Amino acid sequence: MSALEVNLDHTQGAFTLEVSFAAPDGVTALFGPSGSGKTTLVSLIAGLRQPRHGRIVVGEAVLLDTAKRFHLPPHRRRIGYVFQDARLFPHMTVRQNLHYGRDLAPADAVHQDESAIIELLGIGHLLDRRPAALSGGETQRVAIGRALLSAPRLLLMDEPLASLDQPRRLEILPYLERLCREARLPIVYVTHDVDEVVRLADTLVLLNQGRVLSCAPVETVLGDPALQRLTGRHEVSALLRASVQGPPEDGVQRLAHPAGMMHLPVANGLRVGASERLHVKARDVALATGSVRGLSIRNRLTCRIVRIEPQAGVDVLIELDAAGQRLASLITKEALVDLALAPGQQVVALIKAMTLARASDR
Ligand SMILES: Nc1ncnc2c1ncn2[C@@H]1O[C@H](COP(=O)(O)OP(=O)(O)OP(=O)(O)O)[C@@H](O)[C@H]1O
Repeated sequence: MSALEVNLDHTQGAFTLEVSFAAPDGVTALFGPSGSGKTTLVSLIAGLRQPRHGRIVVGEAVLLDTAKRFHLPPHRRRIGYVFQDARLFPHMTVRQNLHYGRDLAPADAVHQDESAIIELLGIGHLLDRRPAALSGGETQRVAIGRALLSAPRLLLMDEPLASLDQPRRLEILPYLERLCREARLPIVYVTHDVDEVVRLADTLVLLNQGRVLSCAPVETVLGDPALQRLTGRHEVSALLRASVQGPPEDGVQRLAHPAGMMHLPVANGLRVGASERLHVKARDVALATGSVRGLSIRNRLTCRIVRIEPQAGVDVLIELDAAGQRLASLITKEALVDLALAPGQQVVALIKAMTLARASDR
């Protein structure tokens, strides 16, 4: 059964949104360029705008069905909404802001464990402060806590990191990762950052000019040329699945991939035997035609060239098959000629950088 079903037809000024998708449980990222309709879509789900026609179902609850003239008002939809700017009440302490969320929960809602949410978001030491005395990242964590305490059936997060600088983003991402992993409710997460999609989401809804270009597991959409067109060539990337081998040694975790052993620096060891997803950007993959000696790059996978696709400018995109998994490499046309690469040829992919992505079975 789908956790979220959305069918909407909406016009505002010259912009028309016509979307239809069904997302499974877990985290659904809404991804698309500026002006593609992401905020419009989440505000329609929240009930803050009224579509011309539409139907929205969360789990078994129908929130909107225009064919039956049924519109649940926003305050009865039980949706937690986290905005780009946190919108905390400035005159209330963090604790009072959280309790405001808790008091919105309907009497018959499943009781939310307040201390577990405070612990999850790492905001226990902030409870007596007012929003003016919080950093941007702390403010957003409190806003998420307030939304969770209202016992929502769906959590909507509209670019919660957009107003933060890079260090604050990196500080809050681990909290979001934990939340996305442990939350027992569907989450819709708006972003235009592929890194956030890969770290947080299970399903990706790709939006452009008010239309859904695709709705599929993140792994599938990452290889979709439509995503590449919307993000620009430098964002072409792939997810590799590898299994955790033993405890880390000197802070390096070994992961077995069918095309070769991978080595990943980690702060904490991963569960031995777990299947993890590793995000690899095409620009971080170099190629060699034979065995390589005297090179510091340790992550080397034996691959076969599937396709060579010239890009605008000096680059070519090489699509690779890594023991049945897709990988991409961005190299220069000059390198392509020098190495005399051709489809079907065996090469060694040298992976210069990769990050741990969200694993569906963690
Ligand atoms: N109240 C409104 N009236 C008329 N047009 C609007 C209104 N709000 C938004 N739009 C237009 O609707 C389109 C979609 O806007 P929306 O804010 O949903 O995009 P978005 O994908 O969230 O963009 P961004 O990533 O920049 O936040 C844009 O063309 C915008 O100019």
